[in-house]
Amino acid sequence: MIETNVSRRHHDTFLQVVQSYYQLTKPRIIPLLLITTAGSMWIAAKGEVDPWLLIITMIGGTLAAASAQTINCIYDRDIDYDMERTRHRPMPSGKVQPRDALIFAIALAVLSFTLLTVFANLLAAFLAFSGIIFYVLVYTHWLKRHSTQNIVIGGAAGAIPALVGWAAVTDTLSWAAWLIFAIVFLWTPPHFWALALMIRDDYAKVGIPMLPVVAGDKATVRQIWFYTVITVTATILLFYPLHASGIVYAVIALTLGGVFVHKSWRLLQNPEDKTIARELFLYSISYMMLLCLGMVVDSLPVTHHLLSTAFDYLHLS
Ligand code: HEM
Ligand SMILES: CC(C)=CCC/C(C)=C/CC/C(C)=C/COP(=O)(O)OP(=O)(O)O
Repeated sequence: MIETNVSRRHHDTFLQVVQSYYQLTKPRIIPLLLITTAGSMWIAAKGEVDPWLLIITMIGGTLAAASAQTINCIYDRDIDYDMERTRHRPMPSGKVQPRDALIFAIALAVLSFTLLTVFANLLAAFLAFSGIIFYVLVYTHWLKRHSTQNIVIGGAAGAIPALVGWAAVTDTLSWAAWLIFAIVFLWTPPHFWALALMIRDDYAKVGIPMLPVVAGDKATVRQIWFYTVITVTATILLFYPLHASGIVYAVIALTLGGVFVHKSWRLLQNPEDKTIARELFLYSISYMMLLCLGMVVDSLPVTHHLLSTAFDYLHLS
């Protein structure tokens, strides 16, 4: 009986430790980063992705993003303690020591680099690694606490997984790869500033110069509107003039984009309305997810087959 209790206590503790390390990686954001990688891989492979390469790239990308987020958690543990939303993270709540977290982050980065180098290629490995460096040095260290443009420039880190996906398939980067990078890059300001409008006070409290804190709601919604419109415009360029994606993607991109622009316009009309800001933030996530799924579906051979059958039918009738 005593033995059972003791072993259960050990078991619980181990699970809690695993859970703390898991939380350090900010796991809820990683699936969307992977979906952008997948969208890029499918276009690059013209609809026929090697499943083995897909799995390797997903694991390598996950490890790199997890490493980057863990280092961010170490660096930001002071402000994370002061903000309501982040107070319970493993670092500010003392569940993990900075030294242990750093060892964990380095191990993740080394694993990611090795895996991608051995089973994908050096370019993909290097890009994933540069994502970590950029997120940690440029965003977390240099910009986050010092510039209102922190998430515009720093957002480039979040767009790197799209390049990783393309590089894993082709071992090179093309215009289309850079365009998908640009789409995620331009999408980041509406995604984040919509949220920042809702939690402005938290950022103000710790002196982080997020745009709504420094420039106010009106200036922020104008910027959100601007970036929404150019994001949607950029998505169309993949269809025309690049011809990297087809008509199915174009219809999906225009439909999703129409809703994105509409929600952003409503926010522009009501800069202080937190409900609209929240709607836009939530929609931004669905938007990116569905847009990338649209890239995948459009590229599939079965889609091409169905389309040509439909065209033949229309032509004959
Ligand atoms: C500098 C760029 C970015 C900043 C500052 C940022 C910031 C944030 C913040 C503060 C949250 C709320 C998280 C929470 O409540 O703990 C969030 C949520 C989220 N972000 Fe971003 N984000 C950025 C870029 C991205 C990128 C590039 C992606 C993926 C492509 C992404 C995907 C998500 C997702 C999926 C959520 C929802 C997570 C959940 O369900 O709680 N973000 N973002
Ligand atoms: C290829 C590769 C490794 C890319 C890395 C991409 C990456 C980790 C993007 C994350 C973007 C993001 C969610 C930032 C949160 O910022 P924050 O730290 O300001 O959020 P917080 O306020 O919740 O701490």
